[in-house]
Amino acid sequence: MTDSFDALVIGAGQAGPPLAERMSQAGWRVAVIERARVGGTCVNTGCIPTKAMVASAHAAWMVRHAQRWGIRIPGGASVDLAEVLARKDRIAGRSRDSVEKWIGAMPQVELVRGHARFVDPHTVVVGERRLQAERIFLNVGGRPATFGVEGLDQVPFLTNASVMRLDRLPEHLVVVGGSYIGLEFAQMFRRFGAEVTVVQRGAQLVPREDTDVAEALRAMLEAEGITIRLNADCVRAARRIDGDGQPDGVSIDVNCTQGEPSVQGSHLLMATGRRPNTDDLGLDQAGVRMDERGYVQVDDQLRSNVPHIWAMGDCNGRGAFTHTAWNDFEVVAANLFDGANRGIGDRVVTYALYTDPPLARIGLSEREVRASGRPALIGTRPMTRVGRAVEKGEDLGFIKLLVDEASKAIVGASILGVDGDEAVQSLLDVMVAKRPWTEVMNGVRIHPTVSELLPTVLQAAKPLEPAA
Ligand SMILES: Cc1cc2nc3c(=O)[nH]c(=O)nc-3n(C[C@H](O)[C@H](O)[C@H](O)COP(=O)(O)OP(=O)(O)OC[C@H]3O[C@@H](n4cnc5c(N)ncnc54)[C@H](O)[C@@H]3O)c2cc1C
Ligand SMILES: NC(=O)c1ccc[n+]([C@@H]2O[C@H](COP(=O)([O-])OP(=O)(O)OC[C@H]3O[C@@H](n4cnc5c(N)ncnc54)[C@H](O)[C@@H]3O)[C@@H](O)[C@H]2O)c1
Repeated sequence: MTDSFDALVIGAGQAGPPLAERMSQAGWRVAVIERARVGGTCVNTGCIPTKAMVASAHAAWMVRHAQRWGIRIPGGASVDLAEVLARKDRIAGRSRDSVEKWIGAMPQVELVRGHARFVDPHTVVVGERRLQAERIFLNVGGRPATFGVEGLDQVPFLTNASVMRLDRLPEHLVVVGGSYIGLEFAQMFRRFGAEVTVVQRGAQLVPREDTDVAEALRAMLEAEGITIRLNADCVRAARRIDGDGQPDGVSIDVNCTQGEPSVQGSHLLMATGRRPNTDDLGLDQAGVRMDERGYVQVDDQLRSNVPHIWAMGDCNGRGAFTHTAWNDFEVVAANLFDGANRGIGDRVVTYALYTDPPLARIGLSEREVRASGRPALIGTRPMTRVGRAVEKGEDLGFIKLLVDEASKAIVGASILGVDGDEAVQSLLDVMVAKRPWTEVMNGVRIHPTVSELLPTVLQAAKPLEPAA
């Protein structure tokens, strides 16, 4: 027996539920299929729990350094990891519950629990059930990619999900992978009191970012007592054995040629990237094409090569953030229901890495501007010259803005600094509007804020000289 629907949505992450709501409002009968917890990565093991824990780590850091602000805390502070995790679970749990209630209240939408797998282009099986529909929307997200480290099958290791369920603070957390996931956890656990070593392949942290940004981040993290091992090209994991011959933590070989050849830790966190959940979806039965890394190949409107199958969110490889997954929903819904002809091609890339202070990014990096060969202007300012940062006592980092010399359009920015994640978005509208900054940045900004300095940095921008 096969159940027929107007649409199947596979995965209840960031894009699936709002799309199901639009379909429901249009009178469609929809099955939303979810094999784990609704809300997906962001709600359960990604943005929401990590940012809740980053907030606890920030509080620990503030208390520990309270004297800087003239505050004395007799007896100091200690971190109650169980309560940190309980707070995180309450926040994520509330968010998950509200997604569940939201889906439950959508007329004609059924939440089907289980793993979906295609058996033909219009039909998926979920347990004993066969579900078919005219249109199918994939929102299956991704999971940690933990391959590429020899010996990993012999040692216990943590991922972004399990590291947030630890029952005690690691003595020494070794983080393999020095990018977005790795650095957020590294700083957080250091601030909770663990010894932390970050092992990063290649010459810099966050390889997609400019070198000056990566170097500033490295200095900032090292100043907090985190050990950073770069150029760790021969990473190999093994169990550490104690004096009595018992397993006791992990030993990570980090480098074939330079420095100490191994790092001994009590816990290992793998933060070496993500892979899409497309390998167990039976996409071959539907004829859906993937690229060599397993991402569903989609056009600008997020249709796969099979015209009645769309892919939204992390699984299409066109964005790796909650806001890009949500924007995928907006594009698909506008085209289906509003007679629009929207695509994702015009999307201005913006995101933040939630170290403290955060690294906020929009548009092109300096490296990308240089590679494009276009004549450009660059304006920079250290956070020590941003009043708001100085008054807050959080003046690490810098602002860097890049402008197309001919059109005066802002083409990119990096703000490593307090409140940078909010300030960078004051550039978003002018970039989306593709207007010269000179036309729209004369508004009077609130003092004291980080963003009040952005017009000042732009006014002082100088030609971007060729790299030395
Ligand atoms: C540690 C961490 C921190 C992050 N922090 C941020 C941040 O601060 N800001 C930000 O913008 N982004 C952040 N991200 C990225 C963000 O979480 C993802 O980009 C976002 O969740 C992607 O949403 P999605 O809808 O594509 O997929 P997901 O949220 O992953 O949802 C996919 C869903 O599909 C389900 N599923 C998969 N296969 C099947 C199947 N065959 N059948 C049924 N169900 C299936 C899964 O169980 C899952 O619930 C973070 C990620 C991590 C890992
Ligand atoms: N604040 C945010 O928005 C946020 C936070 C966390 C994650 N995310 C999303 O999650 C995605 C995945 O993040 P990620 O940091 O896991 O992946 P990533 O692909 O950004 O970085 C993986 C890092 O691991 C390194 N690496 C890979 N193999 C290695 C090895 N064998 N030894 C040593 N180093 C190795 C790489 O050089 C790279 O620096 C990101 O693309 C991002 O979109 C977003």
